[in-house]
Amino acid sequence: MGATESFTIKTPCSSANIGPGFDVIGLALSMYLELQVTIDRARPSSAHPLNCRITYEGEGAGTADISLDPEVNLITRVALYVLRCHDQRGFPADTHVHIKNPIPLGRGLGSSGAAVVAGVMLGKECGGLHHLTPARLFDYCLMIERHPDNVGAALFGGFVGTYLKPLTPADVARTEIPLSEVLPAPAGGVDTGVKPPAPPLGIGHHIKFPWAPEIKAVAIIPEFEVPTARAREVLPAQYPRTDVTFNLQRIALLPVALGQSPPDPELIYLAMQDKLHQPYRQTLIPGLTEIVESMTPDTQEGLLGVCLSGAGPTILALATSNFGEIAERIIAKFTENHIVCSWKLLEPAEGTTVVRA
Ligand SMILES: Nc1ncnc2c1ncn2[C@@H]1O[C@H](COP(=O)(O)OP(=O)(O)O)[C@@H](O)[C@H]1O
Ligand SMILES: N[C@@H](CCOP(=O)(O)O)C(=O)O
Repeated sequence: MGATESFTIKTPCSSANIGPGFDVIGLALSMYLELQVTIDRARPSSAHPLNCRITYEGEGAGTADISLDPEVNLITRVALYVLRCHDQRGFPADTHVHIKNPIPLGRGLGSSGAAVVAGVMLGKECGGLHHLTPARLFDYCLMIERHPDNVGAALFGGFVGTYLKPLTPADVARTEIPLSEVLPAPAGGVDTGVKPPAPPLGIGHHIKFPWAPEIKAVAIIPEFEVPTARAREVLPAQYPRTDVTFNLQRIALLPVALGQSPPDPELIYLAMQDKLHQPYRQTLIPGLTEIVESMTPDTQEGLLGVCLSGAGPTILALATSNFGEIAERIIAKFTENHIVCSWKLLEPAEGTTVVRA
């Protein structure tokens, strides 16, 4: 290998929950966060903090959401977490990470999940940590993004069910370590030398479900953001038993219904209903309940079902045809609430890849 290395990490966006699968189901979709990385290992050090220079193009460029400081930027901060768990304090000299991000921030399309997965992979590649298997990388992701649906889809690709193994009380304590201790807040460039807590082994698991090839995803993306943390705060701590049973009945149907070819619109529409998160998030997303209830396969040809994408505010419509018409009808509902939207036609995507030049 020469002194200069370059590689590209590509991670898909994702839509979590798909109706009833709150914190369980994830679907990787065909819009990709890309990291173009070059490392000049021949240089003894670099002029940049932690040997890392970040450049960025795409969503959120130039805003406070996206820092170019490697200790603050979510992607490089996660990579540093992985490196420091392996006694490497910074990036190899001289690392340049160019981030290309088309995934809108805070819209329910898994931008943070993609950033975490790409960051974990960046740590692995920069540190030469070849022993880290995809399953172990999933553990690292789960120390940072605590719900497994987005990171599971972004890492493994496709339509996935994710679950956490029952942890020992000691491991529960370790996964409940405040995020600030896993990802130390910037210390003004001063390295405290503290080794962060490594994740317990085998926290997260996933299973891939089939996906009928006819089904595509129409994402209707409002121009306002709903931070996922805020959309989780509005959820209750306890639920009526009837609502839990309602979701259990539908989650038993969903993976089968979306895997069957040709798709059965009535079954899919039924399987995408939810009572655990969407009704509560209505307070943050004007018109949500009406949008989800306004169209059925009987009233819109080609439609299979409508749900909130992740924590919102994006709406995901699954369909086999008439994609533009479906998007325009949902956009019209948002317009009634003075909300401007764009839309994209997406397809299931493969998981995170690393391609070396
Ligand atoms: N490519 C990225 N680079 C750096 N930070 C990112 C990137 N993508 C997302 N983030 C961080 O994640 C935040 C959005 O996370 P979140 O509220 O969970 O929304 P989402 O539903 O898009 O995942 C952004 O405000 C930003 O701080
Ligand atoms: N299960 C989570 C999914 C959040 O997804 P995001 O794309 O909005 O980050 C939830 O519903 O809170």
